[in-house]
Amino acid sequence: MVTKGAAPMPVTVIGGFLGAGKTTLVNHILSGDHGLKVAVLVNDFGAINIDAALITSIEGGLYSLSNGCVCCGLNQGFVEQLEELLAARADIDHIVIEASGVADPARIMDTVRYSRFASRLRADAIVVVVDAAGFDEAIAAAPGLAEAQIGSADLLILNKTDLVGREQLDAWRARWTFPDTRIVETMNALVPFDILFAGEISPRRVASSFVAEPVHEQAVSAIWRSEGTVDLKRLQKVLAGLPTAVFRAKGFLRANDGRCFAVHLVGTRLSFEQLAKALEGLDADNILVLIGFGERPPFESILAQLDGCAEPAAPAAKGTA
Ligand SMILES: Nc1nc2c(ncn2[C@@H]2O[C@H](COP(=O)(O)OP(=O)(O)OP(=O)(O)O)[C@@H](O)[C@H]2O)c(=O)[nH]1
Repeated sequence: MVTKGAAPMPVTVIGGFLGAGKTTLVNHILSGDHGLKVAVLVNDFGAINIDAALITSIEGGLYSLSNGCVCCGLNQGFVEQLEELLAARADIDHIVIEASGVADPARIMDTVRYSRFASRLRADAIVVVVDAAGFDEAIAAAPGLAEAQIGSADLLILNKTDLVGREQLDAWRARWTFPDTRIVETMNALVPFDILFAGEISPRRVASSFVAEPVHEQAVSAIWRSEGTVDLKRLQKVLAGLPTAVFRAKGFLRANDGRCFAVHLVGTRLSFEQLAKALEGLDADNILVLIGFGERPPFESILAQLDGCAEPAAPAAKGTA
């Protein structure tokens, strides 16, 4: 229970387009030395919460919100989750909500500001992560959404600075930012905690001219699952050849050489990140979530191609009696 008279719990909403680095930032927060007990609510798009599985430390508490996007439609489940968190975790200092990559973070913060939470939650900041190398691709994939996301930011994290030059970063800043928006440039979303949590982020004063289009309602997803292992080279080829209508793919694979990987496709950039061991708690050996926009991408044929990369586990040897 929240103690009567206790200060309202600060809430940070982390937004930003698909693949910008939000989960990377959450991992930085959860493994960081900031002296705060942070509870994280993760809202992934699609039926499986891959982001929750990608989060490596759960010291403060991790809560998965995967029943669709919490910024739109009926968000009663989200309200209930906040209520549960407040009731059960009186020892936490800060709540961080990772929005899905197709969400409008401002709408999520609107829920935090509901009158029922007035004495218990405090909207601290909307932090929006930007893929400095992929912002144009994001705009092309879902016109209106990425602009609206940055337009609601109290703090912008211009991430993936390792992939672009100074000139491109300066051009981005000149094109997209508002005079009173604070920007931190990062690699792997390593934003200093004294900026994130020290109450230094002042709310934006100048209203954004970007208006959110309801494009998140046009986002579609498919899930591929298989048991056994996969032929990595073949799978790499399939993912590298996906139509541009599929903007994001993420998941986990077991290769036929025994290695396990987290897989990320963001726009046209594909990466395989080797894991120390296979993840537990997933409902298949190999899982990929594919997210796209617009005309429904040809998911059936993509899933069939992925099936062609699977190498099912050999059946257990039968006795000879
Ligand atoms: N090169 C580079 N890659 C990065 C950086 N930050 C994150 N990534 C990679 O970008 C990919 C997507 O990162 P995530 O943190 O999963 O992105 P996200 O915003 O949570 O993605 P969604 O939840 O799908 O919207 C992963 O492969 C990360 O390792 C960075 O600064 N530089």
